[in-house]
Amino acid sequence: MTTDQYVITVDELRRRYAGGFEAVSGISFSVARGEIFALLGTNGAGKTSTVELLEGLAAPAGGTIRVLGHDPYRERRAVRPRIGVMLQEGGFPSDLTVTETARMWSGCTSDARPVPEALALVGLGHRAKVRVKQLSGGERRRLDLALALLGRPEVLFLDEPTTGLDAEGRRDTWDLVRALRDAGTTVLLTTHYLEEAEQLADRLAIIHRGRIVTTGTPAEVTASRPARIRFALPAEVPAGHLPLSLRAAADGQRIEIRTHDLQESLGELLHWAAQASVRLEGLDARSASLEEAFLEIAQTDLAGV
Ligand SMILES: Nc1ncnc2c1ncn2[C@@H]1O[C@H](COP(=O)(O)OP(=O)(O)OP(=O)(O)O)[C@@H](O)[C@H]1O
Repeated sequence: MTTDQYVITVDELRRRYAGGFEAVSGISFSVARGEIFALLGTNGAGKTSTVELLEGLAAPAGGTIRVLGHDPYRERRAVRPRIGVMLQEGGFPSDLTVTETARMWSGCTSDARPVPEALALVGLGHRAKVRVKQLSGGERRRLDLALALLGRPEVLFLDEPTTGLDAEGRRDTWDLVRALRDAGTTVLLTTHYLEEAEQLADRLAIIHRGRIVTTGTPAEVTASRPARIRFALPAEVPAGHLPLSLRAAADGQRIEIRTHDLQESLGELLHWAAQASVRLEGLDARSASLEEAFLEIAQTDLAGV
């Protein structure tokens, strides 16, 4: 892929706050046109600090950013009309109705979509005349998204877009984001929901303490992680009786096996259990998920490494 196909390029990006704390410490990644890219990370990892720089809200302490070929901070006027931003807290006057709020926003947007179209996109058409303060938390998130879509953005920044949405609302938002991507919109999102990143992202980066620790497609990120098998042994069978080739960790009778070849390890375990007439209570075997990858990183944090 040539550099022009990348809509966002970030190279050795740094952000420092007053007092000298460095929240972003040399992050690099690129997002291609029509791609959904997710930034994942523990609380305080530096996701919002990064996204704000991409949106041109602050100047980086180091490194470079190009959004649609421009520096989003210095060339804000060239970039701003072509991007849509959904912030974590929209903060709109709560006495206005949904339509009034969207009209107010539309007034600041060039070539805006008709307000009813934007509201229909996010499933808020039936709430058009309701005051913002009467909306549920999930409906407010949808309004934030409708406002981000008003300007038909080429690049859409979504900071935790489905926080507060119920399961159906979350799926509707995923469908909408996919449809926007399929129509050519480039999407950069941050999320706390690992399932959301797994379902939605074409590629993702996990940020930890201001640095990218893993990046790739969801399948690539999980491929290097071990699968796990969990079960409990009957009280009369000590963990030491398990085949030595299975790398098992025991907590009393509760066993966890980690393996890079789930089929072989599971086959060996079941063969041993059948031969020894042992019942494996609560047997659960699963491939590595993004959650596992993420928890491993979060645990490093707890261990203070
Ligand atoms: N204005 C600020 N001044 C000083 N430090 C800040 C400021 N804003 C954020 N930070 C610090 O920078 C770090 C990164 O914060 P940031 O909000 O970017 O993380 P995040 O990954 O978005 O977290 P979360 O998932 O909790 O939203 C945190 O340690 C935070 O306390």
